[in-house]
Amino acid sequence: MDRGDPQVPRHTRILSVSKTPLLDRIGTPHELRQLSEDQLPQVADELRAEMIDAVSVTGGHLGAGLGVIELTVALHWVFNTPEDRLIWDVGHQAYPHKILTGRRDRIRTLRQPGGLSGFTKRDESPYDPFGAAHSSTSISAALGMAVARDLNGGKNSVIAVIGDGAMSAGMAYEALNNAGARDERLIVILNDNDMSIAPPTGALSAYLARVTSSGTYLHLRDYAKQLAKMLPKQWERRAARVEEYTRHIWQGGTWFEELGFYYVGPIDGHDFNQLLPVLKNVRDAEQAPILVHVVTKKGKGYAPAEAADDKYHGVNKFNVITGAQVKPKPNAPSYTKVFADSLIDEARKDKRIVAITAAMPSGTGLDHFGKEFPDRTFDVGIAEQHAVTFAAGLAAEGYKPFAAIYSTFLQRAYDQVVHDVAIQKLPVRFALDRAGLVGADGATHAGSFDIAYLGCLPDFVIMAASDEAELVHMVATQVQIDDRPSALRYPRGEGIGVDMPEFGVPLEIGKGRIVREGSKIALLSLGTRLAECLKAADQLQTFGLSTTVADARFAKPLDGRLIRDLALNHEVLVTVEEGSVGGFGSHVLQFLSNEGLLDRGLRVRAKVLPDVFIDQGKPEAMYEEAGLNASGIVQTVFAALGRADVIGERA
Ligand SMILES: Cc1ncc(C[n+]2csc(CCOP(=O)(O)OP(=O)(O)O)c2C)c(N)n1
Ligand SMILES: CC(=O)[C@@H](O)[C@H](O)COP(=O)(O)O
Ligand SMILES: [Mg+2]
Repeated sequence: MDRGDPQVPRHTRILSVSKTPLLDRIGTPHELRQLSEDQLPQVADELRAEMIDAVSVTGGHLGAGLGVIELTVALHWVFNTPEDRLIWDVGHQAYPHKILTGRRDRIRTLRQPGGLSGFTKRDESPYDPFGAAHSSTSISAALGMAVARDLNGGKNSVIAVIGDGAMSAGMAYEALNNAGARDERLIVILNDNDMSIAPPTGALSAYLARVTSSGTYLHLRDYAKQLAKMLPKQWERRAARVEEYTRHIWQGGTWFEELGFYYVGPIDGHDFNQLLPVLKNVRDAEQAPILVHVVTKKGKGYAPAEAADDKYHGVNKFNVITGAQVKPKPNAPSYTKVFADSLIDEARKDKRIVAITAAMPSGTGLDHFGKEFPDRTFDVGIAEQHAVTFAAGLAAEGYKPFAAIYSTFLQRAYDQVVHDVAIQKLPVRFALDRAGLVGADGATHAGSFDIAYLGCLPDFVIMAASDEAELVHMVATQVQIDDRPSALRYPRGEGIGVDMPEFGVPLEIGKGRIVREGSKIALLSLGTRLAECLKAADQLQTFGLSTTVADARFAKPLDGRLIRDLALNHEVLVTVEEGSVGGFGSHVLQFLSNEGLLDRGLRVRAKVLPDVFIDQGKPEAMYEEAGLNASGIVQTVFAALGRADVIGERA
C-alpha cells in the first residue's frame, strides 16, 4: 500500500509494500478462517518469515516452531479456536500460534521482563487454554477438558499437540491409557520430527521411524485424500476395526490402536493437501479418541536450522542471513561445563561412576561426558521418574550414578527420590543444574524449590556451590558419598572467574567455612549469593559495622558448630540463599530455636526468594527485585538493627 508523502509526485513515491500482506490481515484466527484454502501456503510462508525475524532479535526456541508452521495454520483454520481447545505440549513451539492469535504485536517481547512468555500461558491469551513448559502434560489436560465438555453437554473439539520427544514421558502413556479406555472425543496430534532437543532415544522413536519409513507412506502421495474419503462421518468403533478399509488406511499405528485410539497417519505435516482433509474429517468424527500422526521437520524452512545438529532448538539472537548466533564472550566457564569436566576427571579415576540424563545431554553437559564414556552415559528420554529409579537400581548394584537433572525437572520425580532413593538410603548423586532463577524461561524453569523439597528428607546431603572452584570440590565430594543420597545445586550460566583448582578435593561433609572475619554482623550464605554477601560486608564496613561472611556449603547436614559460633558472637545473623521459603534459612532458624540460641536476643533474618512465581526476566535484576543482592542484604541488616534512619541514604 502506498503510504508515501502526498506532496511527492505519485510516480516517484517508493511503494512501501508489506512483506506479509496476508499475515497483516490476520489479527486472530477468525480472520484466518476468512481466507481460502489456497491462500494458506502463502500465510505459512509469511508466518515462517515473521517468526524467523522475530526470534533473530529475541532469541529463544526456533526449531520446534518452524516445524509446526503449516500445522499451526491448518489447526486454526480447520478448528474454531478458542472455543475448540488447542493445547501445545511443552509450548516452546507455540510462537507461530502466538503470532496468529493476536500477539504478533508483542512477539518481539518474547521471554523478556513484562513481555510474552516463551511458552503457552493461560493468563496471556484465551487461545492458551493450558499453560506448559514442562513436557508431556498436554494429553492429560486435553482429556480433562474433553470430559468437562461432555459433562457440560458441550460440542467443542479438544486437540493436544505433542511431540515425539514429549511422547517418551510416562505421563503421556498414563493419559493415552486413560483416554483409550474412554469414548470421549479427543484429538491427539503426534508431531513427529524425529527430534527431541537431541536426537530422540528409546523404543518409541524407533517404532515411529519404522512407521514413517514404511514403503506405503513413501509412495502414497495422494494418501491423505484417500484417507479423507474413507474416514466415515460416523465412527462405529467396533465395526471400523474389522472393516475392509482398516487394512488399507491404518498404516501401522497398531500400538496406538491397541491403546484404544484410532490411528490416522502418518501424514506430511508441511502439506496442506494432506493436513486439511484429514483434520476436517477428524474434526467431524463423532467419537473415540483419535491420534493423527503428523511427520514434520524441526527447523523446516530455515537452512541454518535444518543444517544444525540441534535444529536450532534454542538460539541466541542471530543474523537472519547467515544464521550466525550472537554469543557473548564468556568471562568464566559455565557451571554446566565445570560440572561436566569435573565429572569426567573423576570418572577417569573411578570406573563405578555412571551418568544419567533425561533428554538433556547438552543442557547438563553430559554430551561431553558421553563422548569419553559412551558406555557409562545413559539418556533415558524425557523420563525423569524413570531416570531416578534407574539410577537407584544402578546404585543398588554398587555403581556411583550421577543423575544430572535440572532442578525443576526433578520435581517431576519427587516420589522416586523419596521412595526409591531416600528411604533406601541409596547413594544416588543428583546434579541439579539451573538451581535458582534462570531468566528467560521464567517461573516454570526457576529452580527455587529443591532445597525445600530435598531438605526435609532424612540423610540427604545437600550442597550448593558458591563459585565454579567450589563446584569442582563438591563433585569430588559427591563421588565419596557412598552411604546415602546427595544433591549438588548450581545455577544456570557462567561462573565468577575465580582461579580453578587442578583437581577436586573432597570437602568435610556438613562443614561450612568463614570467608571474612568480622564481629557485629554475620552473613551466612548458601550458594552463589556469597559474592553479594561479600559486597554487602564492604558496604556495612563503611558504616562501621564489622561483618563476618560465611559460606555454609551444605544445606544439609547443617554445620551446627559454625552456626552456634556465629549466633553467640554476633548481634545480627542473616542467612542468604537462592531458594524459596522452607529451605536453608528455615533449617537454620529451626536449629537456632531448638538450641535456645534465639533466647538471648540474637536478631535473625532469613533472605529467600519471594513467595511468588517469578516471571521471565534478567536473573540479576530478578535477584535485585528479590532483595538478594548486596544492597538488599545491607537493608535487611539495617532493618534488623532498627536503623531505618540510614536505610534510604547510603545502602
Ligand atoms: C519434564 C521436562 N523435561 C525436559 C524438558 C526439556 N525439553 C524441552 S523441549 C524438549 C524436547 C521435546 O521434544 P519434542 O516433544 O519432540 O518436541 P520438538 O522440540 O521436537 O518439537 C525437552 C527435553 C521439559 N521441558 N520438561
Ligand atoms: C523448552 C525447554 O524446556 C528447554 O529447551 C529449556 O528451555 C532449556 O533450558 P536452558 O536454556 O536453560 O538449557
Ligand atoms: Mg520432536
